[in-house]
Amino acid sequence: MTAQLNPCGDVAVLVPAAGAGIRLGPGAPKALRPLAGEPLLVHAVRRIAAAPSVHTIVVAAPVADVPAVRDLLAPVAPVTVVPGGAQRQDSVAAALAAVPAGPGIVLVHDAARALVPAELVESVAAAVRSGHDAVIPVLPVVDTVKEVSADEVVRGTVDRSVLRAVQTPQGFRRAVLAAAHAAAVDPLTDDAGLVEKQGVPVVCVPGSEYAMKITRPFDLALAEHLLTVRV
Ligand SMILES: Nc1ccn([C@@H]2O[C@H](COP(=O)(O)OP(=O)(O)OP(=O)(O)O)[C@@H](O)[C@H]2O)c(=O)n1
Ligand SMILES: C[C@](O)(CO)[C@H](O)COP(=O)(O)O
Repeated sequence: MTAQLNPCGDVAVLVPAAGAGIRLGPGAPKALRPLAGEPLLVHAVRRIAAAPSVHTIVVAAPVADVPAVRDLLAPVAPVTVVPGGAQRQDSVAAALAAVPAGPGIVLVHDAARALVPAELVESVAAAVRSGHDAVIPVLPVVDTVKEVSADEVVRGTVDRSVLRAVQTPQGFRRAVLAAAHAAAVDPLTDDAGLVEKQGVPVVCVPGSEYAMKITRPFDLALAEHLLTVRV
């Protein structure tokens, strides 16, 4: 069944999904690889579409797969699909350009974070709505972190109490994200990083372990397991 988006919602979600998935190993583009029988992208879009504030979803797909991705997502939710670019930043910029007039809040969410809870989409959007220009979901760093030299000799132990592991969806006031992308020079894989370069404060909210990024084969196996123990 196709989820209906909210025509009164104030949130557009951009889903960069045009990456190759090199670290996952050989195969189809990562967003199209199966997780419990459905492509990662289908899981991600279904969860985003379940968030009540979402007005628009724009997916940046691998260029060769744009027609197939449109067909794939048509039964899931009303989604605009655009060709992605060579870098994640290019894919986000292409998706941003396709957002219609209306939504004042833009979230950027990796297709690779396929198990994102709809509640996290809402909590990031709510933090932007409350007045923050830029909001990122984060988790504490659980491992001891060492700084090392090029030859892997430890230089020191980093104070992890001031470190955070950053997830998506990252949320922005629309004009702030547009300005950051317009000013971008060097490619970054993190939209908040572009906004930081503009001197805009970026605020952290609690992330979710379910918003883990499926990067390596272990992550895919973990996500498969999570789907067997949690709907
Ligand atoms: N040119 C690119 C590169 C990445 N992405 C997307 O950005 C998200 C985060 O990227 P990552 O998980 O690092 O994916 P890949 O770039 O595909 O991974 P790898 O570096 O292992 O190839 C993913 O949903 C990916 O599809 C994108 O839309 N366009
Ligand atoms: C945006 C991001 O998911 C934040 O953690 C991340 O920067 C993108 O992935 P990559 O592994 O850095 O390409």
